[in-house]
Amino acid sequence: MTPREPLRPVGYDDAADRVRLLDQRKLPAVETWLELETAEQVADAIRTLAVRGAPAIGVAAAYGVAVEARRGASPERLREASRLIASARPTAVNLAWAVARMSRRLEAGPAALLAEAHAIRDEDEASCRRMGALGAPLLPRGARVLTHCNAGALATAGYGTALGLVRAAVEAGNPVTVFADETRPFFQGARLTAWELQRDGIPVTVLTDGMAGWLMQRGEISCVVVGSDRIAANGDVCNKIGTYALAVLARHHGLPFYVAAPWSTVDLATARGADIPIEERGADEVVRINGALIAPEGVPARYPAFDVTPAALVTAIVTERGVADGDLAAALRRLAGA
Ligand SMILES: CSC[C@H]1O[C@H](OP(=O)(O)O)[C@H](O)[C@@H]1O
Repeated sequence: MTPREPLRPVGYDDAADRVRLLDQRKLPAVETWLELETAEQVADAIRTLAVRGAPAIGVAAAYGVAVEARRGASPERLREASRLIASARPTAVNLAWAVARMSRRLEAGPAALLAEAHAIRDEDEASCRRMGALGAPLLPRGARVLTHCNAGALATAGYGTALGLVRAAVEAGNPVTVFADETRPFFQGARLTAWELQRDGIPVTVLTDGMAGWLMQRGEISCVVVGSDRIAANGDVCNKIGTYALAVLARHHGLPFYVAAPWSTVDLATARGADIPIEERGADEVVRINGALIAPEGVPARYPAFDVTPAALVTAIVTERGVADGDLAAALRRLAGA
C-alpha cells in the first residue's frame, strides 16, 4: 500500500499569504481547508474548534501573527492581533506560549515572523516524532491502547503526541491496536482519531465514553495513552474532560496511564493542576448534535472542556526531552534543565 502523505492540519500559503487550516469540524465527512488572512479569522477558527489540539492551536496562532505582519500590520496592530489570538481559548498553554514566542520577534519584520512560525511548526512535528521514538518502547507487543479525544496528527503540526507513540510502535513492527473513546460532545475520538488511524491503516475501534471500565475489567485494554493541554510543575495533567476518570479506572485495574506531550505543553509557571484555567464551553454543544436537540428544550447543561489528572495517577509523561516518571515534579525539573 503506498504510504499516504503525512497529515499536517496547519499550513501557510506563501504565495497568497494565507493560513491554511484543515477544518476539523467537517471531518470525517469532508476534507475542506480554510484559507485565512486575519488574526480575527484565526482566533475564530481556534475558538470554534476548526483547529484544535494544544500544539496545533499554537502553530495556528503563530501563523495568525505572521500573516498579519506579511499583510502590512503596524506594530500596534500586531500587538492587538497577538492579544486577540491568545484570548481565543484559555486552557492549552501552547496558545499563550506560541503567541509569546512570536511577540518576542514582533520588531524583526514579516519575513522573520513567518520564519519563526515555520520553526514552531517544524519543531512541533520533530518533537512528536522524538516522543514517538522515546515512548513506543513503553507499549508491549500487540498492545491494545486506549486513547481519549484526539492527540494525533490532527492535534499537532503532524504525527501526533499520544498517536505518535502508536505510529512509532507500528513503524517499529509492533502490531498495536487502538480503542478510541468517542469523546463527547465534540467527538474528537470517533470523528478524528478514527479517521486519521484508518487513513494510516492502523486498526482502531470506537467506544462510547462509558465503555472503558468494562473493557479494562475484562482484560481487553493494555494501557491508556493520552495527550495533554497543560502540565503543571507538580506533574498534574490537564486534558480533555473524561481523562481523569480513565486515570482512576486504569489505577484500579493496575494498567499503565501514559501522557505524551511536547515540552511546549509543560507549564512550570503553574504550580499545580488546580491553578489551570478550565474552559467552559456552551451548553448547546452538549445538548445538540448537528443542531438537533437531544435533551428537552430549556434543560441546562455543563461543558467543562477539560479536567485535571493528579500526578499520582500518571505512570509517565513522555516529552521530546525524555520520559518523566516516578516523582514527576522532580523529573520535570530535571528535564527543564536538559
Ligand atoms: C495533543 S494535545 C490534544 C488535546 O487537545 C484536545 O482538546 P481540544 O480538542 O478541545 O483542543 C484534547 O484535550 C487532547 O488531548
